[in-house]
Amino acid sequence: MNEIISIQGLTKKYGEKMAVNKLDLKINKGEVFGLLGPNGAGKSTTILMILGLAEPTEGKVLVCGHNSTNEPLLVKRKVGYLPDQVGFYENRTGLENLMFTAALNGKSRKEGREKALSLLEQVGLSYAANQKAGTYSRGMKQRLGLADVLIKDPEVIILDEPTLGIDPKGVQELLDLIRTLSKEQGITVMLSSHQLHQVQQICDRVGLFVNGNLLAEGTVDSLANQLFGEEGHQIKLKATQLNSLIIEEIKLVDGVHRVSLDHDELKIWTEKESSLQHILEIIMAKGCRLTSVSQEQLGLDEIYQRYFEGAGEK
Ligand SMILES: Nc1ncnc2c1ncn2[C@@H]1O[C@H](COP(=O)(O)OP(=O)(O)OP(=O)(O)O)[C@@H](O)[C@H]1O
Repeated sequence: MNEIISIQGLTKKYGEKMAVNKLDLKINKGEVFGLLGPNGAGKSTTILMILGLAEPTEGKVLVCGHNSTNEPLLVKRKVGYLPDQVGFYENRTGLENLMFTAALNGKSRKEGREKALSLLEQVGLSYAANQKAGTYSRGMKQRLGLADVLIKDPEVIILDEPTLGIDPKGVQELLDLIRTLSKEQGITVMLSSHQLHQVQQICDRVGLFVNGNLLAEGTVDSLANQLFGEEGHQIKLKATQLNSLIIEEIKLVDGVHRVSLDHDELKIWTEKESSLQHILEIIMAKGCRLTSVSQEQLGLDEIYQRYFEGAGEK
């Protein structure tokens, strides 16, 4: 089956508060899907409903064909969940913690130990296998958490803010690991995050949540197009002697939608990459000296600034 998670009209109201509003979403086998949004957007509530830990007000979730509300135990067998705060027995070693989870999931001691050692290697923690979990750094605990989730051979893993509080090197390692798991073992991954660059790096698709609504979903590139449409390219340039006449002339260039001057930096939003050449010709013809120029496709940062900032407080 290609479709692993199917969410249909999923709605959750807490009293008058609409936490999740008629969400429709399908996630395919082996995909890495990022749930993105500010605080209070509805990400955790969505995750809880997928796990069968919160009951929808309306709509339904199917995980591997099982209804999360009516068959939570069947869903639990398929899904590994890593919450943002992972709890371990601090006085037991990493290996012992994993073996404990393996035993809870019906594995024999021998099988559990073998699997635990292999997973510790996979997540890069072999060197700390016999170290008490209480002495692990946050990054190490997240990797142990991932091993703990994988020990029950899930088809889907759901990670809540997995990179929170980890140093940049640790973040990179963890993300690489998540991506590898998904691509090599066909595990479907859903992760929630505020870390836009990270999400951009590893997710096949992302969904943007604001105030319980899924604002847009798709690949990062398609999102930028969906949300910015005609203003998809941004040119930034610095030059001497820029003035309002030059700005008015640039506004007439084919494709240009908006121009702003902030100190000596000119920002131009355009639907065409080819506008740049024309703009440079105007600036040169006016005798300005160009000191820097860059052109970029609007991405997640701009999406975040425009759609997310402050949205959580509404
Ligand atoms: N048990 C609850 N009772 C009442 N309201 C709740 C409950 N859980 C969540 N909410 C509200 O539902 C909305 C969505 O919350 P949710 O925790 O799903 O957001 P989130 O996107 O996960 O945010 P965060 O990133 O802060 O975890 C918020 O307005 C929140 O206050």
